[in-house]
Parts: sequence; structure tokens; C-alpha cells
Amino acid sequence: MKTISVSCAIIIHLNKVLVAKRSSTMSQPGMWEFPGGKLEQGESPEESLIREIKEELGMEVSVYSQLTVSKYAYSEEKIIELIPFICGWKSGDIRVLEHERVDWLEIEELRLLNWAPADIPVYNELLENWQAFRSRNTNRAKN
Ligand SMILES: Nc1nc2c([nH]c(=O)n2[C@H]2C[C@H](O)[C@@H](COP(=O)(O)OP(=O)(O)OP(=O)(O)O)O2)c(=O)[nH]1
Repeated sequence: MKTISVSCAIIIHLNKVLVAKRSSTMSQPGMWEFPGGKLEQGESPEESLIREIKEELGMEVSVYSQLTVSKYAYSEEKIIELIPFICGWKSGDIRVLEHERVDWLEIEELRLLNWAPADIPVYNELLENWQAFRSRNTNRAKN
């Protein structure tokens, strides 16, 4: 039994959050997630995240604070350790290179999505602390 570490980005921009829908060629097709992916050998979660976001969305992100790690057993063989980070949009245009689609949503709209199960605690933490995360990001964007 091996735990797979995955980092994911909660990209906040203009009071909205970027969410991504997994495509039919991915595992958990049609489910929504925060973009990101598996850590490679020797990578820190932050390094992995910057690489994955560039690969999936063609954009550069600034990685800010880490939220609580969410562990979820999809099966006996597949245990995901999801490491979420609040991020900002640093540069580059968004291109949807791997997902079915992406959307910028208001915080209230996130609860309507069919989330990958590991993301539910992450979404709840985001919702509970939204005012703080939102204003922290807004302040950084101005600096
Ligand atoms: N990127 C990302 N992956 C997530 C989230 N929630 C969640 O359960 N996952 C799972 C889906 C995948 O099994 C794994 C991330 O793997 P990946 O996106 O790098 O690669 P993959 O589709 O080839 O993974 P897989 O087919 O082997 O499961 O983590 C999330 O919010 N973001």
C-alpha cells in the first residue's frame, strides 16, 4: 500500500477560484478538481505544483500558503495525499492542455461541483477561511 502525494493549486484571481474538470482520458473522468498532479522524485510540493500548472494550463503561478493535507483512499492500492496551496496568477495566458475544461467560479458556486472526493475537505477549509485567503491574495497582487 503506497500513498501517492499530489499537490494542487487553489488559484485565486479577482475574487474567483480556478477549477478544472477531469477529461474522459483521465482517472475520475468528469470530476472537478484543483489543478495539479503527482510529485516526482526529488521535487518539493511547491516545485511540483509550478511544473504541473505550467504543463496543464500553460501559466505560471505564485505559490503562497499551504492548507491542510487531505488523505483519501480511492482503493486499497490508491491512497492520495492531496497537498493544497493558495496560489496567485503570476504570468502567462491560460490554455486548457489536459482537462476537459476549466472555469473561474465564485466561492459559493464551488459547492455545486461534482468534486473528486479528496477535494471535499480542501473545499470546506477554503470556504471557512475565504475572507482571509481572498484579502491576502488581493493584497499580494497589489504589491
Ligand atoms: N491534480 C489533482 N489531482 C487530484 C485532486 N484530487 C484528487 O483526488 N486527485 C487525484 C486524481 C489522480 O488520481 C491524482 C493526480 O494524478 P495526476 O493528475 O497527476 O495523474 P493521472 O491522472 O495520470 O493519475 P492516475 O490516472 O494515475 O490516477 O490525484 C486534485 O484536486 N487535483
